[in-house]
This record gives sequence, C-alpha cells and structure tokens, in this order.
Amino acid sequence: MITLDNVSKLFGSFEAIQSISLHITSGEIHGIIGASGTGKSTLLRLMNVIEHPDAGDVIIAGKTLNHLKGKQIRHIRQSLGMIFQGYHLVGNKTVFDNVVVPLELAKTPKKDRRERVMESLRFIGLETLKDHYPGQLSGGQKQRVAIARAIVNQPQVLLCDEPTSSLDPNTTAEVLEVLQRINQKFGVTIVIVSHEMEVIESICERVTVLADGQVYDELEIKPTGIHKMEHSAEGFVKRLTSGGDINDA
Ligand SMILES: Nc1ncnc2c1ncn2[C@@H]1O[C@H](COP(=O)(O)OP(=O)(O)OP(=O)(O)O)[C@@H](O)[C@H]1O
Repeated sequence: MITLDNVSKLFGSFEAIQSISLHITSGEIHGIIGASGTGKSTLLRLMNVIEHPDAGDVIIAGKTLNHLKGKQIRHIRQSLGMIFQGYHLVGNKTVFDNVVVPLELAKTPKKDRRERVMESLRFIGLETLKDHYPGQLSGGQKQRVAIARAIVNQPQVLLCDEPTSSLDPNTTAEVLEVLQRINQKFGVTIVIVSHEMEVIESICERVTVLADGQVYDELEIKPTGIHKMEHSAEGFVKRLTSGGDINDA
C-alpha cells in the first residue's frame, strides 16, 4: 500500500531523511518509532505529500506521489486521513462543522454530508456532542473528533503523528481502541508515529525504528513478543522491548 524507495529529504544542507526504503502492506498497522529529531514526522509528511522528496520515490496505492501535479495531489490526499498530537480542530466551529470540512473540500453532494458526518461521529461514540465546540471537550474527545474528521472521507490510509502523546493512559487506550476498530472494520492501513514503545507495542504489527534519519531496524510484534527483523544492537532493542522511552536508549 505504501512504499518508500530510497527516499531522501534535505532541509538546506541537512539531510533529515537519508535514503530510506520501507514497505507497508495494505491493512497493516505500522509503527514508526525513534528519538526526537530522527525524522519521524518528516517521513509522515512525505507520505501525505506535505513534503516532497529530494531523491527517491513515495508510492501509495501504486501511484508515485512525487510525480503528481496539484489537482492529482489533492485527489490522492482525499484517500489519506491524518491526525496529529495537537488535534488541529477549528476552535470556532462545532464538532459537526469540523468533521464536515473534508466533505466540503471533496465537493461531496450536500445531501449526503449530514449522514456521513453522523455516521463518523457514531463510530467514535460522540454523536451527542455534535453541537459542542472543541473548547468544551476533553483531550480524548478532541482526538476522537479529529479521528472522525480523518475517516469521514473513507480514506484507504490513516497517518497518525503522535496521536496519544498529549493524553493520559486511560484516554490513550480509548483512542488506540478506536484506531484498531477502524483498521479491523474498514481495512484502513494505519501508520502511527510515536516515541512511546507501549503505544506502538499495543497496536502495531510491524515497526520501523528510525535513528538519525535512517532506518535503524525493523521489528515484528507477535503475541509471543517483539522479534528483530534486521540488525539491531542488543541494548537498544532491549530498552525498546522493556517498554522504555526510546529517548533513554
Ligand atoms: N521545515 C524544516 N526546516 C528545517 N529543518 C527541519 C524542518 N522540519 C524538520 N526539520 C529538522 O529535521 C529533523 C527531523 O525532524 P522531524 O520533525 O521529522 O523529527 P521527529 O523525529 O518527528 O522529532 P519529534 O519527535 O521531536 O517530533 C530535525 O532535526 C528537525 O529540526
């Protein structure tokens, strides 16, 4: 579903992403973990065509994104949902009016919008709060509204940038449960960037470990534990698998 083929990204002379290749299969929940500044968000922004690679190809659902032009990019973005640590809700719009935005941008017929928004809100269990404003919601509720907005267009891929980093453990579990249901019910491929191994471990099947803009390792998470797929240094992976923050590794 998502392939990065020798992708590099420069900011000035600084190479934030260095010749990364990875493949995420359709229907997978894939984690990207790494210490602060290792390029996790940049990698996600390359998948969402917010950033463009300086070298290599980003291929989603068979389409090479870096060869697409304006209208085509807007079209492919409609098959990608995105959620962020800071929710990015519009404060002076109600929950309903926040969730309807992607349908307005996609020019979905007006007669269909209400039912689609309510369907999304029902899925995340917040339909009764449709007339509330973001300021009246808890952090977990805000993130669930952001998820409703991200899935209202029925995307094939959901890209999540530190989706639970501002949340307490109970609310984190609620948000991860919603993501898991989206994956299971609709077959949406999910990519989650996080620096918290517990989050990645609880929901992902495979994990890419980044260090200094490069793929440091790939891990497979099975009921029996975490399996190294490549060449990790023992101490580094031990820290990860014991639930420690990767920044401590
Ligand atoms: N627009 C930009 N201009 C210049 N440098 C940038 C830009 N965006 C990111 N960088 C740099 O690229 C590197 C990777 O940044 P990125 O935000 O992808 O890391 P990250 O792993 O997501 O970090 P964090 O966990 O702290 O969010 C960092 O050194 C950052 O300072």
